[in-house]
Amino acid sequence: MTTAQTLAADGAAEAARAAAPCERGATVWLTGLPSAGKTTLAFALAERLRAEGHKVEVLDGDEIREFLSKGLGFSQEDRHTNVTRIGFVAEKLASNGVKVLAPVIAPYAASRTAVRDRHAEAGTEFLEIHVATPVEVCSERDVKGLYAKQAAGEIAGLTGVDDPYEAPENPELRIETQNRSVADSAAELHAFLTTRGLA
Ligand SMILES: Nc1ncnc2c1ncn2[C@@H]1O[C@H](COP(=O)(O)OS(=O)(=O)O)[C@@H](OP(=O)(O)O)[C@H]1O
Ligand SMILES: Nc1ncnc2c1ncn2[C@@H]1O[C@H](COP(=O)(O)OP(=O)(O)O)[C@@H](O)[C@H]1O
Repeated sequence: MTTAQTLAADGAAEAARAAAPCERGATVWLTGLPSAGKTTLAFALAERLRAEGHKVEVLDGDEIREFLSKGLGFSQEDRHTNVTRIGFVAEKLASNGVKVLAPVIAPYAASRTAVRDRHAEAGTEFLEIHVATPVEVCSERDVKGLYAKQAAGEIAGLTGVDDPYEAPENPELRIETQNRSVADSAAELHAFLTTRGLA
């Protein structure tokens, strides 16, 4: 970044911090295994934030793969492309005052870092939330039947089973969902945003 770009990003970040919670944009990225609870928590948080007057957009991995990332598969390269595309859109929205919730697996640390760096360069808030549900619990939930399909040999390359998941080392927040209600986990996430002046 040039000095002028760095100053602009610093200025944007400072102005954002001074704004009221409803006016402040941010990307809240929910990373975790399939069936961890990313989508459920994103929509629960979205509903509450909207009711409180925030502008909210959920960039759901499944939906994005039907449009923005149509044609991409689950190779390392395609997942990286998918995640960085979503990160690009998220930053644009967040820099215009939207709370962007991204329930997207994002299994590779380098992809998440690329998204974080893009936000930092623009002075846009980025929160990495690890929905840290253990694989044993996820495979029991198996919302879409993917764990069963993998076990039956019908699919391969399932994140956390026979494909990598690089768990975040320093996420802004790590959320447990096992033996807890959705309401409890969503309330923890909302409380965390409050501590950051975002809710
Ligand atoms: N092989 C494999 N591995 C992981 N996930 C798989 C796979 N095949 C299909 N799916 C389903 O794809 C959903 C969206 O994935 P994402 O775009 O979030 O994945 S990634 O970030 O690009 O890795 C993802 O949604 P969630 O279950 O909501 O996480 C999966 O249900
Ligand atoms: N505390 C919790 N937080 C989030 N989801 C939970 C929790 N407890 C149970 N669940 C259930 O786990 C499942 C998670 O599915 P989903 O949100 O689609 O996961 P993902 O988007 O990570 O693939 C849902 O059926 C949800 O009701």
